[in-house]
Amino acid sequence: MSSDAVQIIEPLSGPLSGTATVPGDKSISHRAVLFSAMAEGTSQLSGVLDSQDVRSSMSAVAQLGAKVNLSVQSDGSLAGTVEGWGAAGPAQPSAPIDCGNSGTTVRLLMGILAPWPITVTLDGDSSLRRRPMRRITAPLMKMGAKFAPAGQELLPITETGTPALRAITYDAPMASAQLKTAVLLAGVFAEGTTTVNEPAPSRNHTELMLPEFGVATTAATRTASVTGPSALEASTVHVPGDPSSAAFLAAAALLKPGSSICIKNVSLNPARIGFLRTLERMGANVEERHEGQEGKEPNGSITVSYTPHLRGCEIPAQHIASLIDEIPVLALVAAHAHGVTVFKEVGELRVKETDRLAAIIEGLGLLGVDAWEEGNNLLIEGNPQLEVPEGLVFDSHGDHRLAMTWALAGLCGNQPVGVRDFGAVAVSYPRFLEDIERLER
Ligand SMILES: O=C(O)C1=C[C@@H](OP(=O)(O)O)[C@@H](O)[C@H](O)C1
Ligand SMILES: C=C(OP(=O)(O)O)C(=O)O
Repeated sequence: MSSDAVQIIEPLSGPLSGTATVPGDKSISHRAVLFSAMAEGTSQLSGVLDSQDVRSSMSAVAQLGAKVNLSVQSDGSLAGTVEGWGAAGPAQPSAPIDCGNSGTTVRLLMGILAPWPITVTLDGDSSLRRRPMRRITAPLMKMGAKFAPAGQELLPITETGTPALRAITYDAPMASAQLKTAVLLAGVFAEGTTTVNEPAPSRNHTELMLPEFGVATTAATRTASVTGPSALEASTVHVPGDPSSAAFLAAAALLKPGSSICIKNVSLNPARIGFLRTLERMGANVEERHEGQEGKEPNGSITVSYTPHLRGCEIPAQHIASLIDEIPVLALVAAHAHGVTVFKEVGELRVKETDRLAAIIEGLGLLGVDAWEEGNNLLIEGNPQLEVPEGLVFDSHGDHRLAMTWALAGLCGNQPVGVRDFGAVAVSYPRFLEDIERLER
């Protein structure tokens, strides 16, 4: 996933204005594809994100016997049908499944495979091979699934499922929707009620979407349950726009003088828009308008205008999961604010596509901004007069969110910047640059 190519990003020639849409939500797209593959019958999907990560989920389920018939639409989204394996279960694949760069794909698959008597080797790219998997295999082993080598943290890992899964109540050690989802998806096929309790609320797309596929879930703050044995039936899903992608457009409008934009058709699921709450607390001109629902997912629009006087704030540990993927771009915004911003308990950043905690500190350091860690907290001392030094080259470390964050430093700043391996944006937002440039006045 990484290359040495450096892309030069030129400053925007004028402010951003007008309306934008962002591609489909990545988390919801993964779930739409994976749940359809598990279901009996043919599901209809639209608005699905066309990106490398979602393609990893699509090819994984195709290898397991689902019939994926999604094609690119005029707006760049994917739409079409997925015929699931349903009661027949996934087919024994003849080769290892390569989950590419996608943590969501491999971790959700571990739960999906747990109830079936097949043996599957799961693997990924060099980044995914560094990410922890025991957080998923540990609860699934309690349910009866087997992993080889037993207790291994890193991919490749070989899983053998069992139809005799046991329901469990699991107190998750971290707020992770991937962990919660893996356990709940296995729990659909276990006898009895499977419950996941979390230390802080994580995104709840699984709890919202499973009932659309005919599986009842119960959920409250920091807990979700499913009662098995049950089964998924085909459904229809339209995926709303990705708030994590919208966060980059919003940050661009906030930082580029004179800008004012409206981003339409975005998921406004409260578990995903912690970045809006944080921007409000920084004094940013942001407004959200709820306009309806896609399935059980609330959606609407976000309006953002340039804000010259941002101030630092503290983001408590309980809210971190609601903005976990937006911390790199929020850190860049905080670098332009007056005062110190503190992100509390962000140790999870160390185990994303790269060590995002170290990479944020490294990139802000290049900009001359003081950023440091204290325990698992990230602190940033902003500078409202921030100027981009000449000749900067940032390293994305092959991480899409970092590639977009450092590109914004160049787009909204006074100097061009280089971004090494900018191509990583294809993981979640292939048309990022075009979408920003389309808003240029
Ligand atoms: O469930 C999901 O779709 C995701 C959950 C989060 O990861 P964790 O479960 O590791 O917190 C997030 O960072 C990731 O981008 C997508
Ligand atoms: C962490 C991310 O994704 P994943 O865990 O699916 O690789 C992300 O998209 O920022």
